[in-house]
Amino acid sequence: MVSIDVWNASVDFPIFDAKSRSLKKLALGKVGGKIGSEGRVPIIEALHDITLSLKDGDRVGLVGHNGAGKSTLLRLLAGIYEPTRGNSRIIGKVAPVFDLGVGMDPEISGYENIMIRGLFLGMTRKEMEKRVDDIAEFTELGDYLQMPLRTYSTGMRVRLALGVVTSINPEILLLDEGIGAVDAAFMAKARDRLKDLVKRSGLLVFANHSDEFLIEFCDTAIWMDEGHVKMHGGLREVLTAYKGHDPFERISPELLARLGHSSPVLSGNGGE
Ligand SMILES: Nc1ncnc2c1ncn2[C@@H]1O[C@H](COP(=O)(O)OP(=O)(O)OP(=O)(O)O)[C@@H](O)[C@H]1O
Repeated sequence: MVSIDVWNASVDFPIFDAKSRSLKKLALGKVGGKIGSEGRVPIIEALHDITLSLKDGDRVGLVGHNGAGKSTLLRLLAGIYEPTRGNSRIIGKVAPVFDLGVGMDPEISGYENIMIRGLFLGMTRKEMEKRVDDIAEFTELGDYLQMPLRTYSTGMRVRLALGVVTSINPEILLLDEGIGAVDAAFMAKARDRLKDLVKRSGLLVFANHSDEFLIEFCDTAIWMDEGHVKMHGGLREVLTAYKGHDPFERISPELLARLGHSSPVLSGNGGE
């Protein structure tokens, strides 16, 4: 059984090259974690006293303004960052999908990149060999898959990366928002694969600014604010508090059709 537990965890970033005069200006800003400068080295407190318990089957949306701590929290949940204070325990294999391009090598072919990226996300070579034809077909890149990745356009790279990411079998899937940033036509095609990916993941945490994505893939949510968990509960309840209106009242007919009538998020408070 997979799970992630975090107890009173904080993550600080000491900034060794910050100038104190410009820091004052920053402290007046509205975004980002708290900047402390009591010591000799200024510190950005990106996460402050986080306590969370996530388990198998959880589908958690992560929302909050720029600099609220979403990406840092995802990295803490992935075990990439250790808490500066407090503790964390991760049980299960994590597939961190933070940047679609990470783990890609521009000098090797599309086919080779499929393998490398799959290994990076925790798959074995054998597992990837079984999937490579399916991924190749999904990308529609044809003979380009024999060419070095540096010859690809941005959109072509995204197709390749999405093909691989949606083919894995993650125990813990952590998605940062970049995944939504592809052109609408291809996203429509990738959506079904993403949905299947989420279905076979043990635990999902998905940082995203799009209501539609969150409503389709998540049933609970965490609202981050200045490094704190401001609210953790049912998706509808959290999104309504965060946005100041109920996004479930404005669901597009297309999304409604995709969700079907049985979706837990459409009844009550979003699956809680
Ligand atoms: N490597 C780092 N070094 C120093 N400060 C950092 C680092 N990473 C994040 N921060 C700071 O931590 C705070 C939280 O940043 P984080 O990237 O987690 O926010 P976010 O909610 O993901 O923001 P966004 O929606 O803009 O991506 C910010 O104040 C940011 O400046």
